[in-house]
Amino acid sequence: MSFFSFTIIRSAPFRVLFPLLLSLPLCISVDQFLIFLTPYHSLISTFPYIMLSIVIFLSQPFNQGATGLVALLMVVSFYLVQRYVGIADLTDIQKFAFCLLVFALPVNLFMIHFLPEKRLLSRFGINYLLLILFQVIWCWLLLEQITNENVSWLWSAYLKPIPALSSSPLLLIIISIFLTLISAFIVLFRNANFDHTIFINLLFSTIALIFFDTPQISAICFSLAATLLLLGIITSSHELAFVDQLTELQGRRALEIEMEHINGLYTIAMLDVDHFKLFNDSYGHRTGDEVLRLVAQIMKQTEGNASVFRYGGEEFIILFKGKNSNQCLPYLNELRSKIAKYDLVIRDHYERPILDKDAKNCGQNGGEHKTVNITVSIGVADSINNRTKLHTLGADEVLKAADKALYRAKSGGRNRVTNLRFA
Ligand SMILES: Nc1nc2c(ncn2[C@@H]2O[C@H](COP(=O)(O)OP(=O)(O)OP(=O)(O)O)[C@@H](O)[C@H]2O)c(=O)[nH]1
Repeated sequence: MSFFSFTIIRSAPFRVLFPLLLSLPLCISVDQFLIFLTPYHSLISTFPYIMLSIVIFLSQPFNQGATGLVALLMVVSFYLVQRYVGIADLTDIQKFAFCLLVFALPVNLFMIHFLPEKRLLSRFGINYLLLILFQVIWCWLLLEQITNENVSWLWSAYLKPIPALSSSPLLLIIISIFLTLISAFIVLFRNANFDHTIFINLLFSTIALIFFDTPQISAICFSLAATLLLLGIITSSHELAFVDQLTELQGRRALEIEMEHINGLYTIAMLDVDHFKLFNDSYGHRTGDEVLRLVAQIMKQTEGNASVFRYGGEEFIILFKGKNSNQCLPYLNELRSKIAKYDLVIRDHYERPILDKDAKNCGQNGGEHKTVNITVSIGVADSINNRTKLHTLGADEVLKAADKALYRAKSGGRNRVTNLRFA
């Protein structure tokens, strides 16, 4: 999968639109779905258990606790639906149990957005699970106590369905849709990995609620949600392995893979922020991080079909395929000068993050906004062997040559691009 398509998959609009588009054919032609799936009846009823169990199992080693919590909630809900309320001719008590479940599921799913600690086996994860257990026991005790007569009044008072729309109570549908919409906004504005898993499950449980009368609908919706959860775990793990979390550039692992397969004519440029240690010491590590993010943003705009990687620390790599180093120099000089010209506003003491203790230049009395400029040095080398004039150098040699060129750029005074042809 190319980095471009991966960036799209991680984007907030995609994370909202894709599940919506997937759910659309289901909503429009639910009957066709059923006809198609009838032969697979028993598989469909067990599929959510299989998929959700895999998700729960993978969530801990893959450090995706929130997804694990979501999957756990979904598996319990699916069991309850299948076991107690997914049957025809419900009694009033069963209808009441159904209402408790379809109220509790979206509310509990939604709460995960705001859990401060998202690991499954953490204090918050365990407290959350205890809360779910408490709700299950409370509901069970309640259901043991009440009789059909106790709850029959609820249908006409609060839990009236609108038959033309759905057999489920309108109030519960509204709550579920409302929480799903807010969840979509949270994905759009925050887009943390766990946010979209919550959104997906809210969306599909809402669809199951709306079409609850349709046979197998909960199995279909829970299957789709579980499949997307699993895909979510896989893409998040891919992201952790290949994307640098600070700059959101491709990371060193992605570069190594690229280097393993690269051949022919190409140019590697190694970029290093000048006097970055001094910058960190003067303005703090957090401000240093902001600078790295900024440099990454500007690097992403490099022309010439460049691929940009964070190599480590304040070093970056720019790869130009199909070009020799002379052809890349204009793009690299433009990049260097763009970074040098960028006026970086250093925020004053009160706006700066509290943790930024290591900064020496924080004004004790609030200080003023200060504008600084940073520069970068760039070493360039290509895969052309100077002796044979053929592009036969291996990636390791070109990387070493770019490193050597960078060293020369630094010792030559910094804020410059130095081209080195391997000899
Ligand atoms: N803020 C921040 N600093 C980092 C990060 N990674 C590495 N650094 C810092 O980058 C600095 C690199 O310093 P040096 O390698 O000594 O080089 P320099 O100060 O940039 O000097 P020259 O390269 O010679 O111009 C060190 O202080 C590291 O702590 C990071 O992710 N964030």
